[in-house]
Amino acid sequence: MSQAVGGVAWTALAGHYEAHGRELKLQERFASDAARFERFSLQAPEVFADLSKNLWDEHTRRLLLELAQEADLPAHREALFTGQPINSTEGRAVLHTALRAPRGAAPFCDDVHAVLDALLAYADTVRAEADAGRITDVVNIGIGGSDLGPAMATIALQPWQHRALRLHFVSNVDGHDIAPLLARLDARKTLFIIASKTFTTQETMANAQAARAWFLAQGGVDTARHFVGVTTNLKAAADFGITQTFGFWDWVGGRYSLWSAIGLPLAIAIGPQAFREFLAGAHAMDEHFRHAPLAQNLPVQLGLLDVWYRNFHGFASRSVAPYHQGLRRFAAYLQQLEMESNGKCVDQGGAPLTVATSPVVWGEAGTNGQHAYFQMLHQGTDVIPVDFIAVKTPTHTRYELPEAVRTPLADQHTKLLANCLAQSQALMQGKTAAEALGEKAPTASPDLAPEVLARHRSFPGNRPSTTLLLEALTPRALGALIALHEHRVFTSGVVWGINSFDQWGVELGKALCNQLLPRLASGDVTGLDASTAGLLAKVRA
Ligand SMILES: O=P(O)(O)OC[C@H]1O[C@](O)(CO)[C@@H](O)[C@@H]1O
Repeated sequence: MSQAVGGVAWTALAGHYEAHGRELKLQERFASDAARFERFSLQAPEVFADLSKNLWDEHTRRLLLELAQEADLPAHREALFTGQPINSTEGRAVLHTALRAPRGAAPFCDDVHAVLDALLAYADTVRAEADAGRITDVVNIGIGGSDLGPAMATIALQPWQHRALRLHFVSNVDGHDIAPLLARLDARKTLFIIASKTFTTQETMANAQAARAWFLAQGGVDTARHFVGVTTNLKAAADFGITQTFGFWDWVGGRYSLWSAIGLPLAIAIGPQAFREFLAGAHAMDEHFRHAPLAQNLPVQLGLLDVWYRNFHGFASRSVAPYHQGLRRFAAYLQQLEMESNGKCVDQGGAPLTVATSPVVWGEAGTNGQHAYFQMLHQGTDVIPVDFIAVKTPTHTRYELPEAVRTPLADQHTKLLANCLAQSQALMQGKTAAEALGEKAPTASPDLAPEVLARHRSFPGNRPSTTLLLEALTPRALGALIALHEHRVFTSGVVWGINSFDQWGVELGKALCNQLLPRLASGDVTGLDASTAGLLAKVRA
């Protein structure tokens, strides 16, 4: 168990929570402290954070910082950056930070930059083919970290995307994913990227075989030009018949691999220069995480707040609400990053944990979420901290659109920002029944007592949120935003004393699936539990 769990600071935090934390009233704190916003906001590279609408005070923050020291966070952080084998169950270093470090600045940088240079030169070739009208569609076939990161980032940076290229991401073993796509592609103008760290993943291999069968059936000839592999398993890629392959290393975890050759679809979409900017943004956040004092360190503060909410307030989930349509896949990406990393129930030494770990992370782009589940955030019985992500300047100005639409689009951005600020304000402020009673209800039923209606129209308030503000969603800012979250997850993982870099929890289902596959063909249910046997018989009937 981490020395921090149950240690001096942990015990002090538990006492502090009972005495002050549970009852902390945000509005009272703002009323009594004119400097609360300044005191609890931080500027990190590319990301400004308003942490003032969180259920904490200076005392909480001081104790949380002590907790980080007790957990030996600075030493663990150094072990991460210097390539110590901190993924103990797999005996591996964890060096995604080296993938975005300048030449000469991190372990393995010669290998990293050799692959990066080759990858970006290849991306340029594909872009030139697109300019010439010879390639129109790029299909990335991968799943988990070989899909979520590149897909999320490619969508986020769409304003930077090559205008003659369409990017597609196929992940699910369900043929409903790839079939409609294949039905509208032209084999002569399509490039398939087969992305898999292991090159053994069932879903990816099945989709890769389907893509190759379709390509050949369409009369495709030059397989070498139309299929490229990205993997650490060069031999398996060669056995599949792929001649052009970009490699990476076992010290790159799947969910941290976007910065490696797994970023190829993004590099093709936005081009080498923007991809280097993306890496530079992440590196700037790495430097901040590595060198800023803990008290001014944004990933550290966010990770500690996560511990405060999960273990002391007992909040089981956190919602993320990016007010940018380009970040509509950000929550899905974070789910793998955080829940695959920190969804663990034993510590580094294998001892059962006595405290809760990863919260459920979920969300949608604003304002869409407001018209779906925000009702529950405002009036539901559970308190769910929300991370708002706001972007000051829109980048849809990069599209060639008539002048007549520019003003309305600029107005829409103002509306977007107003919505974002209003939601965190509403969550904090709430509304008492007395306040609701004083208002004229728009759809008041004549049969309902005004006091009853007022109770329905009141809001508990005092619901915590963080707002992260970017100047614009540029490649650089996106790189910094993602790295911020990687280090935040690392921080809470260190406090809990867990291995944030393995994922044994996905193995059992995979193994049982492999055992069931032949039974689905044969119908043999011998030795199966009654439920699985019954379902198997039903799906075969
Ligand atoms: O890149 P690969 O080896 O195909 O793995 C895909 C994903 O599968 C997992 O191993 C488990 O879901 C992830 O960690 C990984 O990102």
